[in-house]
Amino acid sequence: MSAVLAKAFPSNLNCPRSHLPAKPKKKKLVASPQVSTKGELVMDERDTSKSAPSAKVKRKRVNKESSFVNTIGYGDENTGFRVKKKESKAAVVEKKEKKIDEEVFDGGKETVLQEEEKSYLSDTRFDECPISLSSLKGIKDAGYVKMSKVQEATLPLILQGKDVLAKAKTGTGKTVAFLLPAIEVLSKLPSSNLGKKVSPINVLVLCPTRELAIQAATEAKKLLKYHPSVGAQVVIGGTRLTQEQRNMQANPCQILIATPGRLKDHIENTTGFQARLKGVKVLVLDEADRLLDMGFRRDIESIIAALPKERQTLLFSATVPKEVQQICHVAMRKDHEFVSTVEEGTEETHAQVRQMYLIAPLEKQLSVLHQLLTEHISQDSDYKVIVFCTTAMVTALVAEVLGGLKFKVREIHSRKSQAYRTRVSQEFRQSKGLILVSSDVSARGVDYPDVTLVIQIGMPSDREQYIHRLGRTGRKGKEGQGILMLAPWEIFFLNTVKDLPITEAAPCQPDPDCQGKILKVLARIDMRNKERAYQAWLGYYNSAKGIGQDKLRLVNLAREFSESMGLREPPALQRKVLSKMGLSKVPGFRSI
Ligand SMILES: Nc1ncnc2c1ncn2[C@@H]1O[C@H](COP(=O)(O)OP(=O)(O)OP(=O)(O)O)[C@@H](O)[C@H]1O
Repeated sequence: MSAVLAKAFPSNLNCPRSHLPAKPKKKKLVASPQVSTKGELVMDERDTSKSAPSAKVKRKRVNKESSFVNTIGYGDENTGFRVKKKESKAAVVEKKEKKIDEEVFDGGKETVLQEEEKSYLSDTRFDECPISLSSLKGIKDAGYVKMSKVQEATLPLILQGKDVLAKAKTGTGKTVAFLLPAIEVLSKLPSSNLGKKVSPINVLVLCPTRELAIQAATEAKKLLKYHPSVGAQVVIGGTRLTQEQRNMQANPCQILIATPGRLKDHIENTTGFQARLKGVKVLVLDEADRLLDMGFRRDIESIIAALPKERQTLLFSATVPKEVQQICHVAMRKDHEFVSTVEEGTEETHAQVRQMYLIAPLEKQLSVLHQLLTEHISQDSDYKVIVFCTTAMVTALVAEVLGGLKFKVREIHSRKSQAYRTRVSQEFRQSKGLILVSSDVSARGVDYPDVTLVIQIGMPSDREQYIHRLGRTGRKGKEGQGILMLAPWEIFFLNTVKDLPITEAAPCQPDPDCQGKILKVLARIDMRNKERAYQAWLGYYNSAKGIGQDKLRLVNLAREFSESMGLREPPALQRKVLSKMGLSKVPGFRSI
């Protein structure tokens, strides 16, 4: 058995008609039953906690230049497992251990995995790792048996106390990869902190969106199921600050999961909060590249200034551009490890996700979208589609049009209340046969199972956003499809993704009757919604690289957009709005 434990951890109008591939038949595999360790091995939580920080990491290759950690192994002396010595423990302890042992390793439970679902998993089982029994039980209840590759690659480093910058493809289990070792670090802290209601915050996880923060908290709660004295709480915008303050006072909160703006709010306005943050031992930046980009950077810097310097920092994302590697010192120690499970020279997207682009002028995009959706739904009754739009108000408009065309749709974006967003998000997670029209609030991290198609209308803000949005499908090794719909003047965006396997869709004409139906639906939509969409659209493209610089051209493109909503004249905008966008002196925009 010890040998097992020592094993290595290792500009035509195009529309994809015939290219929406039929679903291949799935081959079912039965995962090998868990090895029962009953009577042979006992895991000792105290032993584990002692050995884990010193776990010897055997890295066959950790090449900072190539940024690829190839294989990692645990030595058996560091696993936290030991061979049970005859009569070596008091009977009562033995009985207790045996009971937990039986609960964790009940053996023989059959987990059915689809063949493609194995690709993101490693060969290492969680029960081969130096983690506490309480965590193992939570993992088992969550249904996880084998570690994903990123979990296998990062766990030993994090348990050693290293700062880690990790890159792994979308939907491959990064959340557990940072939460599990963070919980292990926490569970080894002096027990005087545990169980206290107003305890120091020991693990701080920052997420760029509220949905992601809620999701990370749900995952944390699964892993904490058998850690009764440890609590995870969420603080996010759009909810009552006072309610969050009460929650953090009244319940254990050693793990805090937050969006940056709301966390700053608590730092500034919640009594005693700064003192609690002084207990932070592990800081996690989920979607690190997003949190370190200009939109969040200031907030992140001021949050980091409120944390102890002596801490461990973990940065995770599916995309880690060079600039992020250069600026990660803002958060991490110099000797941090960079772990990538995306081999150099391979794509950052999943091979099992078919990617296509199609070019359609703005006035045809809604009818092309109609056609794409109709075709996809006819091919897959279990369809689950996300349609990404450039801004919140454009999202609302597209959702209204699709609803008017009798598609089953939900919308989610920043202009909806948090309660509504949470409800829609939960509904979509559990549904089949539903289309979610979304702004970028769902672009990153959100884990909706079995999304069959992701459509992106209009160019994403950058290459990374394209990859993250596409990553809402093809999760956990499953198949998926992605379609990027661009206007002819957005074609230049394709240059930024030319290394990805994205091919042009086969040409086709949308159903001629459809345009008439769309115009009727558009005619029924409240003018204010069109005005809002127009203003938001203009704001987005005004600051878009490669478009916003040429203001005179922008006037014409904005006119095209307003025509695509069935308007003869572009809506007039408030003078102060135009001035804020730097467009007040540009001829062609109407102001009021
Ligand atoms: N070892 C595992 N075995 C099986 N399922 C797992 C395992 N680890 C995580 N999962 C599940 O895999 C799914 C994807 O995980 P997660 O959302 O953490 O991916 P991610 O890599 O963070 O994706 P993204 O880059 O989009 O944020 C989740 O449903 C999660 O519960």
